[in-house]
Amino acid sequence: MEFLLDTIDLACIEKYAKALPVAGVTSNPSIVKKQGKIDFFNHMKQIRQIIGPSATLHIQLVGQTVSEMLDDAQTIFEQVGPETYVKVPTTLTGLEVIKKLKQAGHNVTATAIYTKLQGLLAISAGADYIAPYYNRMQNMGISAPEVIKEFADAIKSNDAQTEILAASFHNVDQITTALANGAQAVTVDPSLIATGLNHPAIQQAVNDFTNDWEGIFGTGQTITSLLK
Ligand SMILES: O=C[C@H](O)COP(=O)(O)O
Repeated sequence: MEFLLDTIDLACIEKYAKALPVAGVTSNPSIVKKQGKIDFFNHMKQIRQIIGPSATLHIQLVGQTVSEMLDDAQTIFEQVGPETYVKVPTTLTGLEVIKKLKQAGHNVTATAIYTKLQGLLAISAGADYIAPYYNRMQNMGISAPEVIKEFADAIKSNDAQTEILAASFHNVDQITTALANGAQAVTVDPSLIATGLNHPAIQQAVNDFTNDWEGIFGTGQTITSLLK
């Protein structure tokens, strides 16, 4: 099970990578837009510095044609690192790019997946990750849990190496449901993780334990301070 951060906010990545078992960072042009006109390659290299060499970094191609996309991929490999996962929209053009990138041995994440057909074609093309857009599918009346389950079954029955990296989450239940239905990885805006951990019952339980402890041993006393 992998948790990735769906943001390129450096301070935010630093904060959450310190606390959580962050398996990687994902971005797309809309996520980049939130940060304004950044020094793109330098920014991505800073993310790599923060998350370390073993986490995965997923950067989306923006070229429109096969040749533009392959050029984009090459530029990303040269500027950010050959281990980068290039995110390719799962269109007919994108599938041709995925096929070529996989033939050349590169890491690929097939993205913008709304339908079963897109995901199955990307699995068959050998994509390392496929990124179904959970909330966007739900908005269109497509059952994201059902689609994810079908992808998980197809991966298993075909002995494929692809992992499901579910994306586009707008509430906590969507994250856990994606994982329960067979997604191996989820990419999440950190604010949603904060929401999930900020449940009042959680803080209430912590406060109750503190009060009970301090009722016996005194305010501010810790287990370690019992030795002093
Ligand atoms: O990379 C894909 C994003 O997770 C899509 O999320 P969104 O539906 O909130 O734009």
